[in-house]
Amino acid sequence: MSQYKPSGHGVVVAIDGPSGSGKSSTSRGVAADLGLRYLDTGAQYRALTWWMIEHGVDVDDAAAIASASLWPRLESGTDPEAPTITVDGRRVDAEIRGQAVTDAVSRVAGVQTVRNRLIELQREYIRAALAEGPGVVAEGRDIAAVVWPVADTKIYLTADQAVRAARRGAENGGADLIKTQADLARRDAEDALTTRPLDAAPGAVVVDGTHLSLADVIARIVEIATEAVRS
Ligand SMILES: Nc1ncnc2c1ncn2[C@@H]1O[C@H](COP(=O)(O)OP(=O)(O)O)[C@@H](O)[C@H]1O
Ligand SMILES: Nc1ccn([C@H]2C[C@H](O)[C@@H](COP(=O)(O)OP(=O)(O)O)O2)c(=O)n1
Repeated sequence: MSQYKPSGHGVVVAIDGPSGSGKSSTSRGVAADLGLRYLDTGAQYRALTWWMIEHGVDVDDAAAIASASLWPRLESGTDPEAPTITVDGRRVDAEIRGQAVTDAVSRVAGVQTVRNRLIELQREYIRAALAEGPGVVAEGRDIAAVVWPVADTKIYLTADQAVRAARRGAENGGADLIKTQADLARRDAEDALTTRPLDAAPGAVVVDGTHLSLADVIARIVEIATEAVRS
């Protein structure tokens, strides 16, 4: 059966992969090159987690997380040159990258009520991008498998864990490499309880960026996405 494609339908590029594989930087580059919007779904999970910590919600209590998750209003700015994330009107782009959020986010993302809410929000952003323009690059862990299984292009972006840790460490001003790697391994394992960050979704093209520069990864995905809309 062929996919349903309304006329004038834009494109959705789904980029999934584990922490530190290069999803955000690659997705922004691909979106900028192709003139698409950019949706960072990890930033939404992080923003919800930040709000919970800020409001004293026990992030080890799944029931408390589930009920609190219904309150905050999240907004993602989808310009690939300057993406933003806002909770109840407050910009939290820097706050969501802090250690407290990084430590707790997998547990918050593991609560089904949270996922139901954010998956629906992500679909609204994708629908809006399709209605208003040529489409969107959406990145996360479950875009191709769950959020938008009819994406025109599905990429599974990965890199060796040691390389991911080294890149993450460099980003954090040369943070302790052993700790960064342990942190990454823990999050890979915790995320795997909820999504499948270490496996490609059915139909996804695997791009291994271990030995590729960022520019080369972007060029490869632009090529795959361009080919997909031609065929
Ligand atoms: N192919 C690459 N080569 C070198 N550095 C990269 C590459 N891809 C990403 N990076 C760097 O690795 C770090 C993590 O990338 P990021 O896009 O934040 O990953 P993710 O969104 O998957 O967690 C960033 O500092 C980014 O600039
Ligand atoms: N679609 C998504 C995106 C992120 N998550 C979860 C899993 C991750 O640990 C957190 C944060 O995601 P994020 O992409 O910001 O993580 P990294 O920057 O790659 O470390 O959210 C998810 O469960 N589903």
